[in-house]
Amino acid sequence: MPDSDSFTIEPSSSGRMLCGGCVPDGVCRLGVEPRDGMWFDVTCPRHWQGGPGVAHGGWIAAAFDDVLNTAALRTEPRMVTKSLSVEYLRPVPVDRKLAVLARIERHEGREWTVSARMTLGADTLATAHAELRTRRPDHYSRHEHWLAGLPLPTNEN
Ligand SMILES: CCCCCCCCCCCCCCCC(=O)SCCNC(=O)CCNC(=O)[C@H](O)C(C)(C)COP(=O)(O)OP(=O)(O)OC[C@H]1O[C@@H](n2cnc3c(N)ncnc32)[C@H](O)[C@@H]1OP(=O)(O)O
Repeated sequence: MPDSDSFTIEPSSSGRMLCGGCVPDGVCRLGVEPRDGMWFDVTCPRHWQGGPGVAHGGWIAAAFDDVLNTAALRTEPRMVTKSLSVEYLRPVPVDRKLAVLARIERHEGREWTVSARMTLGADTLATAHAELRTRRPDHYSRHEHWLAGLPLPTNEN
């Protein structure tokens, strides 16, 4: 069985660094593309529409999660999100290229505080703040051990 804790983000066949679910497609299915420095281009695919022509709030949170971790991954190859808060300031249009600027507010040991702003032109559509952690070396094996110790599901639950 492969060692889950040896997992690292590797370039896909397209050369783009992607998380596991997107590797087979070779593109980020959330529509996040790193630009220069801490800038990212993000476009909400229409299938993430939550209302007519506007993004589902879950997509906005997921895009921020991806951007904030990618920003920290430039320094540290193993990250997880501990908390994420989003302020939804204006509806976010689908199929429009938006800009996101990330910022590392604080990094001490395993602890990271990060923030980001999503804009269209001069307008801020949403902001995010997150606490990230450098993943402990046994993060995934601890998870598997805990899961293996749970009772098997029955037809009643
Ligand atoms: C140039 C480069 C470009 C790169 C281009 C990349 C492109 C591609 C980018 C894609 C980027 C997407 C990135 C998404 C990133 C997420 O979204 S990660 C998924 C969401 N987050 C999670 O699943 C984390 C779940 N939470 C946790 O595992 C834990 O709460 C935390 C966050 C690790 C806790 O951290 P902590 O506060 O430092 O506390 P810690 O002392 O580690 O643990 C506290 C307690 O939590 C529990 N715990 C912690 N860890 C575990 C564990 N693994 N198993 C079980 N229990 C645990 C334990 O009860 C522990 O208490 P003890 O029993 O040890 O006393």
